[in-house]
Amino acid sequence: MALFKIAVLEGDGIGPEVVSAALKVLYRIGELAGHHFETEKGLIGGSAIDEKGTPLPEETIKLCLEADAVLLGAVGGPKWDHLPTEERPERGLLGIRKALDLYANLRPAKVYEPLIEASPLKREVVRGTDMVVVRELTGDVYYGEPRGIFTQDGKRVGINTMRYTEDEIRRVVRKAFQIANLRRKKLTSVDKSNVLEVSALWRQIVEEESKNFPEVELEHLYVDNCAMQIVRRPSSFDVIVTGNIFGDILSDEAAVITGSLGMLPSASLGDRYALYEPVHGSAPDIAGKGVANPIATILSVALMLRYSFGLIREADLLERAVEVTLEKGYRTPDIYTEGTIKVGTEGMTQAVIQTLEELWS
Ligand SMILES: NC(=O)c1ccc[n+]([C@@H]2O[C@H](COP(=O)([O-])OP(=O)(O)OC[C@H]3O[C@@H](n4cnc5c(N)ncnc54)[C@H](O)[C@@H]3O)[C@@H](O)[C@H]2O)c1
Ligand SMILES: CC(C)[C@H](C(=O)O)[C@@H](O)C(=O)O
Ligand SMILES: [Mg+2]
Repeated sequence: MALFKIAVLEGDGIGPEVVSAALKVLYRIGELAGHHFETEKGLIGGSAIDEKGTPLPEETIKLCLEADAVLLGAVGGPKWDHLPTEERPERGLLGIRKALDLYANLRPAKVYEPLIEASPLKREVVRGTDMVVVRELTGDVYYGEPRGIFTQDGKRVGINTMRYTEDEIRRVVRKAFQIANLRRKKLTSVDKSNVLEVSALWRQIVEEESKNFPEVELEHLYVDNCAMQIVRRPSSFDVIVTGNIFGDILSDEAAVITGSLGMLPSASLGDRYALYEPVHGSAPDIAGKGVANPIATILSVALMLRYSFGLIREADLLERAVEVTLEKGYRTPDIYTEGTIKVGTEGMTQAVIQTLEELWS
């Protein structure tokens, strides 16, 4: 029996609700497949501030460094919105990404045929959409120095610094080429090189790396144009690679094409560690109501099974179980359309588990 150690960081808002749902699914897979998933919880975000006075306690970092993989819910919420930026729950998330050097954030956005009605776009536009946004996750304006609010000539000035080194760009671009090579062999690199020097360097490095992947078709788009093309022709994208801030924005945009932000999983990968989390946040507007869509987190567990544990069959079956559950008509409120079966977080979780059991036998 294989043993896998998972650090579980539930976070805030709907974080604990969707993580608990995904863990139920994971434990059931463990029973069916004969694996032991050992989980240990750590504090992060607002709940860590409340209990430990910091959004990322040292013991949480230690727990993650010792685990085979990390599963995270979401951080943040109105309770902590009054705090200065550098003390907010979100800093816990940035801190753990940096501490584990998770430089490549994979955000697959796939349109499931049964959800085509839930997309705000026309069905003929979204049909067949299956893309992965590869977002650089440990650089850019998120981490660049100097940063802060300063006083200059008696007036306040806010400063953040967009900064990327050649090596930081190269490693994530290479990963994106490798992923594209295993998929439909098309890579779209997104930048703002008509204005930003950081982006001009980004584009140079993408061009250099493309020589190592001659079979991958390369396209460059400016980020503003890309934002438009994602809603105009989403199915034409295969892999998108971009920096931290552009990737943050474009992946939420890609999410809505699939029907809901509650559908999008992610894998944050470094050379040694990996963390899995839904793309969405703590959704304070629905927290505690039992209606959050757990699919993004359940699909994040599927990514964990595939990338961290090499359990390909289990990952495939779980992804298929989600699809079949949607085919059966189960919907949380965010993806509900007339004529389907409205369920809450628990109802969706049980429906996925039941489908999984059916597919297993
Ligand atoms: N990775 C993270 O931890 C993460 C990501 C994004 C935002 N945040 C934080 O979360 C807080 C709220 O941010 P926000 O409101 O801008 O973004 P959000 O992603 O939390 O919510 C945006 C909208 O999507 C809906 N939504 C999100 N996840 C859903 C789900 N699983 N099921 C159904 N509906 C869902 C919400 O109800 C809301 O209407 C902020 O503090 C923000 O910083 C954290
Ligand atoms: C909460 C915030 C720090 C985070 C980010 O900007 O990376 C979130 O929006 C995300 O997409 O994971
Ligand atoms: Mg985001």
